[in-house]
Amino acid sequence: MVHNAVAAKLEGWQMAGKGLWGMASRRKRMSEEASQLARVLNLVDLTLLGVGSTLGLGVYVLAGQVANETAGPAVIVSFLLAAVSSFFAGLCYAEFAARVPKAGSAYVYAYVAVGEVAAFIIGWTLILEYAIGTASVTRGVSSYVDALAGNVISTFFNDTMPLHTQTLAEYPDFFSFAIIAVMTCLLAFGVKESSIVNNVMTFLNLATATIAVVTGAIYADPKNWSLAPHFNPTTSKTDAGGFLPYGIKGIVEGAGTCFFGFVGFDCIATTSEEAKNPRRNIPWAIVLSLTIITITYCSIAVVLTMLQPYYVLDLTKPFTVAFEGMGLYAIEWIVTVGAIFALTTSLLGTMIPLPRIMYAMAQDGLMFALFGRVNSFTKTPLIATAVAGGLSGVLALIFDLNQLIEMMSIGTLLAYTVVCMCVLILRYTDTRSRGSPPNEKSERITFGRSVAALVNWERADKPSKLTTGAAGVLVFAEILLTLALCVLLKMSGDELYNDPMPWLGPLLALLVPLVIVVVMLGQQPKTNVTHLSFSVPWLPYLPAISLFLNLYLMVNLKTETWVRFLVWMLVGTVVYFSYSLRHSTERLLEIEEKKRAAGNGVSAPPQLDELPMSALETRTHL
Ligand SMILES: NC(=[NH2+])NCCC[C@H](N)C(=O)O
Repeated sequence: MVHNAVAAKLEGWQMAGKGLWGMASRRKRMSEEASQLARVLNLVDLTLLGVGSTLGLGVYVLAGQVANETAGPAVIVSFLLAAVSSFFAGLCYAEFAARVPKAGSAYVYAYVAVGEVAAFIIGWTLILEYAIGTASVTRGVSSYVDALAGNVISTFFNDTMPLHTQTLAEYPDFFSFAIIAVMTCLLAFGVKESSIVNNVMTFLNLATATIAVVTGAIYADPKNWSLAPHFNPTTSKTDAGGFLPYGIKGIVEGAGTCFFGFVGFDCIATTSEEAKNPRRNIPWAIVLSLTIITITYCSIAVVLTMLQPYYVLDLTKPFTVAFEGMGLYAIEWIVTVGAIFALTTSLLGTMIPLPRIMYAMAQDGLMFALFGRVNSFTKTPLIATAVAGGLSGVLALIFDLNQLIEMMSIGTLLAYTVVCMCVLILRYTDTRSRGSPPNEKSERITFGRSVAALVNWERADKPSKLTTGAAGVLVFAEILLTLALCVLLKMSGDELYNDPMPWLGPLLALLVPLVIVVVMLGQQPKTNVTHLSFSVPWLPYLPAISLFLNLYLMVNLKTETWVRFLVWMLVGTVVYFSYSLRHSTERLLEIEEKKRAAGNGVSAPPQLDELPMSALETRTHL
C-alpha cells in the first residue's frame, strides 16, 4: 500500500517535472510565410539607424559625469572596456540576426533557441529596459532644453515641489513626462520610423559630435591628464590626481556607466523584416555602427578631459558648460541644439521598439492579447504604445538619471548574457536530436559514454544527442563558475588592488576550473555554420569572455538596482503563471496537434523546429 502511494507520488512528481521541462523548453516554430513589411532599408540606412539610436547620453552627458566622479581622465579606458563588452555582445546579436531574420530581437532569438521561459524572461526584461531607456534619454533631453531656457524649468520644479527622499529624484520632472506624452502621441498616430528623417538626424548628431571634438582638440591641454592631487567638490574627497585619480577601481566602475552609452544598436536587430538582404546587412550594420560609436565616444572622452580638469566638468552638460566657460558662445549653442537633436534620435530608437516587443509577445500569447491589437484607424498597436508611454513617463517622472541608468544596464546586460548563451547552445547542439528517442544501437547513451563525451572522447565531428548533452552540461558549468568568479571579484573589491595575496587562492580555485571547462567545451563538435553570412569567431572563447564581462558588470551594479529589478521579475513571474502559460500560442498548437494525431491514429507531423534553422521563418508579422 505504502509502496504504491510512494510510487504514485513519484510518478506525479515525474509528470510535474516533465510538464515544467516541456514548458521551459517549448520553442517557437517558424513558418515559411513571408513578412508583410516592405524591405527598404539598406546597409547605410541600417548602420545610421544603429548609430542614431545609440549615440546619445554617452556623448552629451556620461563622458563628463564619469570623468568627474568615477574615473578621471581614464574615462577613455572605461569607454574602451564598455566598447569591448558591447562589441562581443554585438557579434552574438549579429550571428543571430544572420540565423533568424525576424523582428523582435533577443526575445525572438531566445524563443527559437532556448525556449518559452527564457523568451518570456528576456521579453519581460526588455520591456523594462526600453521603458527605462526612454525615461533616461528623456531626462537628458529635458536637462538640455532646460539649459537652453536658462534653467527656468528646473528652478521652478525645485522650488515648488521638491521630493525629499533618498530613493527618488530631487523633483518630479513633469517636463520629461510631457516630452514622453507628446512623442507617444506622435508614434501612436503612425509616425513611421522614417529612415530619411533618421538619416538626417543622425548626420546632424555626428556633425555636432565632430564640431565638439574638433573645437575641443584646438583648445585641448594635455596637462589636464597629469594634474596634482586635488579636493573634488563633487565627491568631497581628495583624489590622487594624474591620469588615474580614482585608481583601477574607478575605471571598472566607470565602465558600468559608459556601457549605457553603447546600448541601442540592437534596435537594428528589430528591423530585420524591413531590411534588404537582412542575413548579410544586419550583422554588418551592427559591426559598423559599433565601430563608429566606439571611435566617437573615445574621441569625445579624450577631448573633454583635456579641455578642462576632470573635477570641474559639469555633471549633466559638460560640453555646454565647458565652451561657455571659454567664451565660445556660438559653439556652445551649436552643441546644445545638436545635443537635443541627437538625444531625440536616440529617444525614437528606444520608443519605437518597445510597443513592437509587447506586440510580438502578445502575438505569441505570452503577453495580454490587448497589446497585440492593431487599431484599424491608426494602423499601429495603439494600446501597447500607450501603455509603453505611460510606463516610461512615470519612470521619468520619479527617478533621476543615475538610478535609471543603472536599472537599464541590468536589463541590457541580462539580454546580452542570454543572447551569448543562446549562441553557445545553438552552436553545440544538434537541434534535431532534441526530444527524439535514441533509436540506433550506437546511440545508446550509457553513463560511461556521457562522461567521456565531456572531453569528446569519441572524436565526434558533428553534434549528436550525446555531445549536445555534454555541451549543455559544460555551458551550465561555465555559467555557474563565471558567476561565482564575478561575485568573488566583487567581494574582494579594493582589497584585491591593495593586497591581492589572500584573494589569490580562492580566485584561482574558480578560474582554473573555469578555464578547463571552456577548453573542454572547445573540444566539442560544432554545427556547421558555413551557410550563415555571419558567425561569431573564436568559439567558445569569445562568448566566454563576453559572458564574463556581462556578469561582472552586472554584479557591480548597486544593491538597490538589484532589488528593483527582482521586484520587476517577481511581477513577471506572476504574469507568466497566471496568463502567459495558459495563452501561449505554441502550447495551444501543441495541444491541437496532439489531439489531431490521436484522432487520426497517425503520428504527429514532424516538428517544424526540427527543420534546419536556415529554412525557418516566424509566423508573426510585425
Ligand atoms: N534601448 C535603449 N535602452 N536605448 C537607450 C539608448 C541610450 C543611448 N546609448 C544613449 O547614450 O543615449
